[in-house]
Amino acid sequence: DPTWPAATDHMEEIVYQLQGFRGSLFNDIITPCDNEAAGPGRITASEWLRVGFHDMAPHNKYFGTNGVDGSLQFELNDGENTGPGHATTLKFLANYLSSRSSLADLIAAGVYASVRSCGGPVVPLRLGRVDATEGGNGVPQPQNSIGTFISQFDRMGFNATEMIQLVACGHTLGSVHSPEFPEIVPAATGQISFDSSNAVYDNKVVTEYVAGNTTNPLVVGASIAVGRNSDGRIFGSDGNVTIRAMADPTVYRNTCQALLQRMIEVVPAGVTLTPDPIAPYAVKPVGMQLTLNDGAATLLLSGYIRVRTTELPASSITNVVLTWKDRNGGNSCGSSATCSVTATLQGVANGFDDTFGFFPIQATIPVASGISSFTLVLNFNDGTSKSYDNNGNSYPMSDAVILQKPQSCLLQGSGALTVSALVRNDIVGLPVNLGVSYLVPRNTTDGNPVPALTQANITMTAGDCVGQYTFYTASFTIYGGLSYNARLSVTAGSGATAYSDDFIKASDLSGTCGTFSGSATCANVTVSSTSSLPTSTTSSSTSVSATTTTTTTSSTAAPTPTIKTNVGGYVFVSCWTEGTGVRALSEASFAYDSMTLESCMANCTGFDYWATEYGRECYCGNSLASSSAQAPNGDCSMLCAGDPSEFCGAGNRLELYSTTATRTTSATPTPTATLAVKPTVGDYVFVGCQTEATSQRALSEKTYADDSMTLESCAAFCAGFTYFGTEYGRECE
Ligand code: HEM
Repeated sequence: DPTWPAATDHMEEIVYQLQGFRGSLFNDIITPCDNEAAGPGRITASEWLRVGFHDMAPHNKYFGTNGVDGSLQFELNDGENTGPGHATTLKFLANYLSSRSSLADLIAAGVYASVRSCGGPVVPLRLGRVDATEGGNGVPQPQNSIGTFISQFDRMGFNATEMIQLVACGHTLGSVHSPEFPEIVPAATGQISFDSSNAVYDNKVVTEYVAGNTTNPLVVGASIAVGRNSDGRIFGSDGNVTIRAMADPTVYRNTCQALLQRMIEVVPAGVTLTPDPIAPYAVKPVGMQLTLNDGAATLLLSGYIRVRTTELPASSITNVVLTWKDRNGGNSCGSSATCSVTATLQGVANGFDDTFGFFPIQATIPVASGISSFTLVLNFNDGTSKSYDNNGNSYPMSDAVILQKPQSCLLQGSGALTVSALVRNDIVGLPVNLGVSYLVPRNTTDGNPVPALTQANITMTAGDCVGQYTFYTASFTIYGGLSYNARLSVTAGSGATAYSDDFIKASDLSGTCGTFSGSATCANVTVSSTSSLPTSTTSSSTSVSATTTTTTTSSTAAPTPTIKTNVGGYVFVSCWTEGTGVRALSEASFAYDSMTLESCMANCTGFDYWATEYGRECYCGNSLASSSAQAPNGDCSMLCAGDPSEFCGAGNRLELYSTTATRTTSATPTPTATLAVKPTVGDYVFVGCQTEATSQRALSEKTYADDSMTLESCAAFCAGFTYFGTEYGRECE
């Protein structure tokens, strides 16, 4: 096993913990191999494998640019990546995008999963790919000459033999489709498969070619006359020597395993992959979390010990015993004789090649002694047992900083988030920050289906002291409608000596923040310097004045940025509300993810007023609607999407600026408004452009149609429903 925790732990769960208890469902739409999630004739597994190649193909080994870097998301309209399969694949993979699972690693994992789901070899998966911020180009096209193919594959790092092999390793799954390649597959035909088993990872694409009975449309048929028979020209480019060798199934399988691994390991210069491919842990703590119980006398340690049961039935394990060390590395745990807890099997999960059993942990730990690490023992039905100590390190578990879930909450609709954390009193002098890593749909005209991974850091404010801990809180609005996908971290201090409780799913929080009940006298904590604290080597012993008692905390944090009083030739007026039924500033509007005060001002050049709203909206005007009114400056608490050191209003709150110039009325310029997707309408946020359902309405509860249709009137008609949608200019459902 790797030493826990490892940077690859999250990806390990996505890739191996597929179905069943706590299953990632990563393989759902590629299982079975012939599943056609995006419609008839489109095998999803084949689309995933092709995405791996197309993301890699722009690589230039001489310049060290591109590779498997997720840049395909920016290349969907460049003419080299035709067909719907790339976008649908990226959209699915993006559900798993996070600060610990880059799109590029997910694309590589998609190659592993699609090949394995179709019965192919296990493609070893090293991790650590970094996502690109722009596209590249250079995907080979069927009409290219053989010389061009050879130099394109050389640029990617594959010689002429490997080119033949890699194409043969790809074109065993799926088909060529007539909508995208009408010169190759005539219109009425729909699609033609590369071989007679287009949903099995086998070498029929080779054997049928060698036997002369192939139907591969890139070898035979219409493609020849128009010079688009690329597979035929590639396979034949060395007199069929290489392709004949691959007619041996073992040679094919081993060659493809090695070459597909190389394909997904093509990365831009500067990206270092993990030295070893990931492998499932034999024993792994998952979802371990500390929570301070009401009254502040005990901590609850909860989570699961996941045991790989591939080689032994889960039922052969009697139980798992977790034994913890106290905060100072000793064996003190209050009145109980042993610091241990026993767990029995609760659920099972499986991957392509593995099964797992989950043993739930619920340990009550006295706050006075705390926890610093634990070890595990598996007891088997035959009386034997086996110990696990994380490669001699024990499994680290710090009680220094705790994200306190019961007093934290998230309203998934609006994205309104409040996080409470507990910081142990010996480190209470350190700055405490809430990190929110979240996804924002791009809503850009290029149709990029992958949301932008966005990070916000908010300073947390100290609240009440409860026993050995002090509460900290912060509030934030997760913009974009995907708040359930966000991940939260609380960090005290910075750099290598920071203490943190991180990567906690925002969707674990309930909609209302509970009250912490029971009081405890604020107390000092002394941590012995010899104890092996996992997240810090230099633990300080700052003392806290021990006077207050407490029951609850509800304060919210003030983010670090301050209001900018002057921006260019404009001065800050105040935080302002929208008008009733009209925009406060109605002459031009803009919305984008790189919003800053400066860019809004630039958009509104010539106007007397401009304002930012909801983090990423900008409005311009020469007068304010009479129904809009001044609001407390504190209401305008959202950070600008493009500059977290500035405020950009909030929901229904404008960060309002006014010109300092004296204008002559006749000089008022023409507004420059452009038609744009409205990111919010009242309490609703824009989700995306969706299709209707097959033979029924996507939204079927209530509909109307009217020539005066607006987003606002449809929203009003659908008030109370979770979704509304407008269609065909004048319909609402
Ligand atoms: C000279 C190099 C290559 C050319 C010209 C080429 C061309 C094509 C074309 C024209 C299609 C049909 C796409 C469609 O109609 O949807 C296709 C499909 C496919 N290609 Fe390639 N390809 C090349 C190399 C590769 C490589 C190296 C791999 C992977 C290792 C690969 C994997 C696939 C897969 C899996 C499909 C099926 C997609 C589906 O069924 O939707 N290709 N390729």
